[in-house]
Amino acid sequence: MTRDKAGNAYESCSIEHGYAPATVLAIGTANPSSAIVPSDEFADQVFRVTKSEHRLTDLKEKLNRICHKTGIEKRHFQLTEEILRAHPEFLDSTLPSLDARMDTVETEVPKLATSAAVKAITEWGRPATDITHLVFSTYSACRAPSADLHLASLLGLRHSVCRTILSLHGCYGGGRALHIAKDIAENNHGARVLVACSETTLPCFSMPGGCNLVGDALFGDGAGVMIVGASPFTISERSLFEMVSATQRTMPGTEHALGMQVTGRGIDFHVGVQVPKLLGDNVERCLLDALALAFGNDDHDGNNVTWNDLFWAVHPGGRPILDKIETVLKLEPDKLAASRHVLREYGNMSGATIVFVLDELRRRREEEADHDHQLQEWGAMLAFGPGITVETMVLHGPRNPKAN
Ligand SMILES: CC(C)(COP(=O)(O)OP(=O)(O)OC[C@H]1O[C@@H](n2cnc3c(N)ncnc32)[C@H](O)[C@@H]1OP(=O)(O)O)[C@@H](O)C(=O)NCCC(=O)NCCSC(=O)CC(=O)O
Repeated sequence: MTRDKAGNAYESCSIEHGYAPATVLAIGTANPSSAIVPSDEFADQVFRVTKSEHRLTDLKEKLNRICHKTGIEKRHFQLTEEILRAHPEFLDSTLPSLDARMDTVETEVPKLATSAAVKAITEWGRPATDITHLVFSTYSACRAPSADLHLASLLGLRHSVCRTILSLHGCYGGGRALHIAKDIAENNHGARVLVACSETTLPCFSMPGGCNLVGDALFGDGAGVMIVGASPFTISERSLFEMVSATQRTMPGTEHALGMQVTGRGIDFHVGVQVPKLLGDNVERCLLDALALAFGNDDHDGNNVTWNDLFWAVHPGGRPILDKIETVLKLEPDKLAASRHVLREYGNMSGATIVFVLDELRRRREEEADHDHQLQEWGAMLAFGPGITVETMVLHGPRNPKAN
């Protein structure tokens, strides 16, 4: 709960003005099972399959060093040695490989999303044909029609479903898709929006090279799906998180810090060394924007917000980012536990990661409720990516997650 300087609790605008915010009604996640690679074996595997073991020993040692510092234990990948054997061009940067990579992801990205969507739809308890809108985010959408249409067909959605695809939003894709779903649900009576984020590193894989080592050590594959709607709810629908306010902020002059580029060889990415500091410098501003929108409070000096009174869903872009946010906001160590858990178990799955964090957060909240712990009612979600762009949401979670 947010308080003013005198410790008085704020009422949410939903309560004051009869406004009913959109809510997350169900969550499902999925990862490919084709390859699960522990971080301490990753450098050995990459250098073995690319036959670089004896040529680039310094680079291999560096990748090993980086992998040990990521805070990641393992990651899931769609790319297997079998696929690499079938596509030698993936390892030869002088040959075009984008088409072959897109042929593979064209089926794999929607398939992975379908696995996550089936779980979400089952939890939701209504037929897939009740979905009215679909918002799909992936950095692998380089063709049209794209993964959104394939997913709609695989799930048997109605032909009248309104589809939107977000491409190359990177790690803020999940936050952006959720923000759009909120706007749709609150402005279309009875709308039920399926938000799908499905990411695979297959378009990015290349021979080990200096500039991509950090990305190689961080990114993994996964899909996250959420169903979003606003009141009126059916009897089977349960609110996991109300999305009270959503804001986006771009940090001026940081365009070059983070980026992705589609080339004939696939997708290159750039992760600048300054990213954790930039996020640390800007996170409070982003949070205050979202809180002001949620609570109608124009006092931006930050003194009225007790960050430890909130629950947190932060995109785990990397361990130093979580460390920086924890330090700047003076968060207690367990506040980012859901984010650290997802980073440890799956790595950074770009736009899909925030869905995993919300899923882990609700699981933890349900466990805490089972143990009669007092749950935090208000929370903050942060997702960021190229721009640098930050999507921030104020969330409201039920005090008893299993009762509503
Ligand atoms: C790479 C790390 C695991 C290294 O951990 P530490 O920083 O604690 O360790 P360290 O300082 O000893 O660094 C180990 C080695 O990594 C190098 N190093 C660190 N950060 C680097 C970077 N961004 N680019 C290139 N090299 C980098 C250091 O120079 C050092 O090299 P040497 O050993 O030779 O001295 C971590 O910094 C990390 O997770 N960084 C990524 C954070 C980030 O920006 N994430 C955003 C992802 S993008 C995202 O989430 C959004 C999106 O993509 O859309």
